[in-house]
Amino acid sequence: MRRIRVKDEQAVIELRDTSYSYRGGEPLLQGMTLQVAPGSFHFLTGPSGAGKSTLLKLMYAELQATGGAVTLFGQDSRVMDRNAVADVRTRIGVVHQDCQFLDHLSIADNVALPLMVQGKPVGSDLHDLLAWVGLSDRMHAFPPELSGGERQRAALARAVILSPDVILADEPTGNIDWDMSQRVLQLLVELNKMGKTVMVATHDIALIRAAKPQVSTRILRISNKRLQSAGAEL
Ligand SMILES: Nc1ncnc2c1ncn2[C@@H]1O[C@H](COP(=O)(O)OP(=O)(O)OP(=O)(O)O)[C@@H](O)[C@H]1O
Repeated sequence: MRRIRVKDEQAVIELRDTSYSYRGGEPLLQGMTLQVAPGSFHFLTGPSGAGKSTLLKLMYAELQATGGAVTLFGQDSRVMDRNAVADVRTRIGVVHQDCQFLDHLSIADNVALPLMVQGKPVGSDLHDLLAWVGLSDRMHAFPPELSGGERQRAALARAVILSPDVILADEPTGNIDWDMSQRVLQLLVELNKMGKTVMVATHDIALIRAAKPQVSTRILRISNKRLQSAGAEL
């Protein structure tokens, strides 16, 4: 499959005057213009229902903009064929808000699933990855047996198993305690220091503040259907 390379400094994700309305609904996001540079670390924040998850879905071509354009790795998502969407999905790892595990598969199999779907061998990398997120001793457990923090770390491992360039994480610290939130943040910071582009949607202002000494971040705030700010300050 032909992979389109991003030129140095070209945005990995770009929105140009992008809008989105759910079918039959009022416009939810309007006139959003944004460039996500390779290797950057973004927080996406805003009130519940503002459209954070929706914006992330536009960023991995789960949804198509109803106005304006979304460009992923230099390709306009409106004209991407199935192969191009599949390629983009291997380059963007997603941590879903509800983790989306298959409960009848072990944690090891859930984490390895993207490899299996791609027909790639499951090698020692899986063990290394589970060790990295601190779940070596839980790999044979099933999703309902995991704590919230363990689930979030397993979801992060699954998101990065294909070595994506970009990680989009939707409330990766929702419903977990502060110490575990710090551990998840640390993993995201480590990924960013490895050169990955990271985008985290969160309500958790304390988490954003905790990240500040560790990594250079850009904060995107959505309210009233628009990006109200894009900067370093809250
Ligand atoms: N599939 C859908 N069909 C119709 N409306 C939807 C759909 N998904 C989300 N919405 C609505 O769009 C709005 C934005 O939802 P979204 O999940 O993007 O917000 P959010 O900022 O991520 O919220 P939260 O912080 O509570 O997770 C909400 O009013 C939601 O009810």
